[in-house]
Amino acid sequence: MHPDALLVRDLSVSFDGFKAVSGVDVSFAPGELHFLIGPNGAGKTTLVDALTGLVKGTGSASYGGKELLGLRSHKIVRAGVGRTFQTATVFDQLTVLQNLDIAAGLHRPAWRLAFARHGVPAAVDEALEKIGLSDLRHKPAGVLAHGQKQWLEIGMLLVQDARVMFLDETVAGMSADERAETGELLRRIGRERTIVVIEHDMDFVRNHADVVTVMHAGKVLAEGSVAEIQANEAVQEVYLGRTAKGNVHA
Ligand SMILES: Nc1ncnc2c1ncn2[C@@H]1O[C@H](COP(=O)(O)OP(=O)(O)OP(=O)(O)O)[C@@H](O)[C@H]1O
Repeated sequence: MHPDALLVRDLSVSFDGFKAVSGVDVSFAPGELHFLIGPNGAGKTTLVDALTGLVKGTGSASYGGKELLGLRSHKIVRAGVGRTFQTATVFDQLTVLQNLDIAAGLHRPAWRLAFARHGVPAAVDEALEKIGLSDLRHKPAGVLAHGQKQWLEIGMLLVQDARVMFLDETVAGMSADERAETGELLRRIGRERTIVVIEHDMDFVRNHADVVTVMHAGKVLAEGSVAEIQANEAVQEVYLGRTAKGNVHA
């Protein structure tokens, strides 16, 4: 087991008695692209919600010697665990740079935010470079293409120094070129970070996953490489009944 892994043990989340996540054991380690797949309603987002403090979970989730369950979401961000959402949450009226600066400010004491700073923090510059938006830094985020907005969100996690990033359907709605660029971006930033991607696009999973965890009905159904998951009969059964196209057999 990687010493810097996020270890999830026996995690459950209930909504009025309905178990959306049920006894999940999973580990997310740095240096590999880990994909979370499963049919609609499998519990993927709820799992991530619990790990990022948006819903209450039972069990445990330890990272860097800290128990994440029970922490408020801003404390989880400070512990180095961040996420994106299915719909981009950038401020459209603010520039790319301002969006990154605000995200960077989450780690800055409030009194320092009150003072005008000179220059752009190195972390912001680096993030702009990594996400390929350096030339668009002064454009309002609202004019960015869909893919670029998602990259900006990833940049916001970079400047927060998120060591663990949960990305929710990042490539949904992206063009083929944007998908390929996103794959490369994740590969680059994932070398020393833990990247977990919730994804329905099986081509993207096949092209980029090192590890795949398949969820179904709130539980982990299978875990392994893409080849192992494709060969898994339980996985085939779950997907065969659901999607005729774009599934793990395609
Ligand atoms: N706040 C909530 N209150 C009640 N039920 C919820 C709530 N959030 C999620 N659920 C239910 O929990 C189950 C898991 O939902 P979740 O969104 O985690 O699945 P998912 O695997 O992320 O699905 P998708 O791929 O469609 O996003 C679903 O049955 C959903 O209806």
